[in-house]
Amino acid sequence: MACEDWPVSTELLIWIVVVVAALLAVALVTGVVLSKRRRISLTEPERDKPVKGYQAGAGVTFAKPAEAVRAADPVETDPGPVREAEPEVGPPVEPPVEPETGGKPDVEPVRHPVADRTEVDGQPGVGDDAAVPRDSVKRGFVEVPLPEAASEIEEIEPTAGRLERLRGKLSRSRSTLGQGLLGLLGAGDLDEDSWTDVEDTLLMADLGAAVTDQVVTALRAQIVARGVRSSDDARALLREVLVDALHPEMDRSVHALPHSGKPAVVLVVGVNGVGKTTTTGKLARVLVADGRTVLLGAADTFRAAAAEQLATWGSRVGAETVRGAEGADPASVAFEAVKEGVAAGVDTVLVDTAGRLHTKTGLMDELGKVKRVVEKQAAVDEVLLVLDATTGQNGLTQAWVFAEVVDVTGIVLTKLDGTAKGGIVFQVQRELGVPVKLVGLGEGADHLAPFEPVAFVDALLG
Ligand SMILES: Nc1nc2c(ncn2[C@@H]2O[C@H](COP(=O)(O)OP(=O)(O)OP(=O)(O)O)[C@@H](O)[C@H]2O)c(=O)[nH]1
Repeated sequence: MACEDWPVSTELLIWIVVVVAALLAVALVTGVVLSKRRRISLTEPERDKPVKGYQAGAGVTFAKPAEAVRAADPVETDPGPVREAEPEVGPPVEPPVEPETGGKPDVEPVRHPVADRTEVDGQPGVGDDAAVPRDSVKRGFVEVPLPEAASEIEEIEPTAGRLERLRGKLSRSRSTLGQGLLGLLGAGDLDEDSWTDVEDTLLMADLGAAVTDQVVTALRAQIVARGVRSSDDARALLREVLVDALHPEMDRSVHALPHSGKPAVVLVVGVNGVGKTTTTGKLARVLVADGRTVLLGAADTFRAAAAEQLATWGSRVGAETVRGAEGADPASVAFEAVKEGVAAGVDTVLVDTAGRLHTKTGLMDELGKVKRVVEKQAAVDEVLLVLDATTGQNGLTQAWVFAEVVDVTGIVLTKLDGTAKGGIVFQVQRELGVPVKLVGLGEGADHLAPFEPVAFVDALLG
């Protein structure tokens, strides 16, 4: 193609090419410079990160919010680069981005915490102010095993006044037994039908025939003798009669204090599922709260989880648990626990036993053996029979079997929070002649209360 066909001369064409080339060169240089600037600005917030952390760590300066804002100025007053820097994985950042540094290797020294150190005058510093060599190896994330939560000793609610504090847990018994009786007695002169209703209310609440008879007889006699007229009078009388039926004079202390240079030994017995393990754990808490040292023996070897469960309870209050293999001889575990308790000089050894045997002979053999072997080490001071309050008459039958097998010295009535039949307390004591010493009022770790007749009756009457 001939040049003369073009409207411009060759010379002009050359000039145009030169100018375009020059423009391209300028654009390229500008691009490179801008790109470099962007990369540097990306590191600035990273450099600022320790400043942020420092500010937070020095929480004492928080009282001066104006200073805190000033300290954050490099970040706050330079929003452009900061905003660009935030999405570290965004397109402008070249991979790979190191998670612990968040930047590229060529800017590492700038972001090193040394930038925040105060030893700029060349003086050596200590602690946070100590110099960090710029070429020191940077630390990445290190897996540091945290202390097990279980090794932390929990705070334990004071044991005094627990029954008052947990009285709300007896609301089911209160609304049937307490309110029912108050409604009947407060209505004024009672006819025979009303007395029958009083009787039924007591029986329905599991007080049993003997205690019901005793309570109704006392109420009938006193209502006339005292000339009870108002509902307040009726309430006061009812309170007195019910407290009386609970035999407040019985010794309800748990014999769990060391003597003769040896720990007290407490056996916790009962059929499976009534709450033995839970009660043993709660009791350990009560003792620890009282300043006692406790060792637990997991002699319920029929259920592997029971030993695990008990060990968990123990670790929460810093008590050790001696356990055997699943299916091991419960007596040998109990023996070992007491032996270790004596050697360690603890105040109390609590032994959780198995109640899985349904034949009386088997139960007798096992519990008898546990007691015998334990007594080779130290005397058994307390045998606490755990009964589930929701099982009513069935619980009472179990109680009889255990009472024949071992010398039960105290009763723990569990799950009173889940029943309207709190009257079982009256009946159990009457039938066995053994005091209810503790009551379980919930699944919470501190839902075990010393049984106090007056507080119990007050909770029932509301
Ligand atoms: N609501 C309520 N639940 C309770 C109470 N005491 C124990 N429990 C619950 O009853 C269930 C059985 O308790 P455990 O302590 O395992 O019973 P156990 O008698 O040791 O049972 P085995 O180990 O099988 O013999 C658990 O879910 C406990 O949380 C209580 O006072 N109130």
